[in-house]
Amino acid sequence: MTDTPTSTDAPGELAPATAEEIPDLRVEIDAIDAELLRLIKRRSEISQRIGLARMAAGGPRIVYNREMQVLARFRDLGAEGRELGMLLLRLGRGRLGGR
Ligand SMILES: O=C(O)C(=O)C[C@]1(C(=O)O)C=C[C@@H](O)C=C1
Repeated sequence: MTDTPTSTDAPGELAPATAEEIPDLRVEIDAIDAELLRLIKRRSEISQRIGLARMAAGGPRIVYNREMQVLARFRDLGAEGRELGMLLLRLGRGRLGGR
């Protein structure tokens, strides 16, 4: 237990970082970004493999219900969460997406 506000608190309740904390916090951000990048690449790879299998079987490029489930997971983050979910889905389509 700690009195230090955490990421689970409402944004307005976050305590500003002290100048001494900032270098360590930036190290933590860098580690989080590296892990996110790894996970996003892995997610895209998996999604593309599923898409390739579905298309090889003559199925559709997009599974609407499944995409709605994915987007619902990001609802907590509001409008930006939806954008993030959409970007993940687009990355997963890769070349299948016809971009
Ligand atoms: O779950 C699937 O069937 C997928 O193809 C993966 C995925 C995704 O990236 O989450 C990608 C495309 C589909 O429209 C739905 C979901």
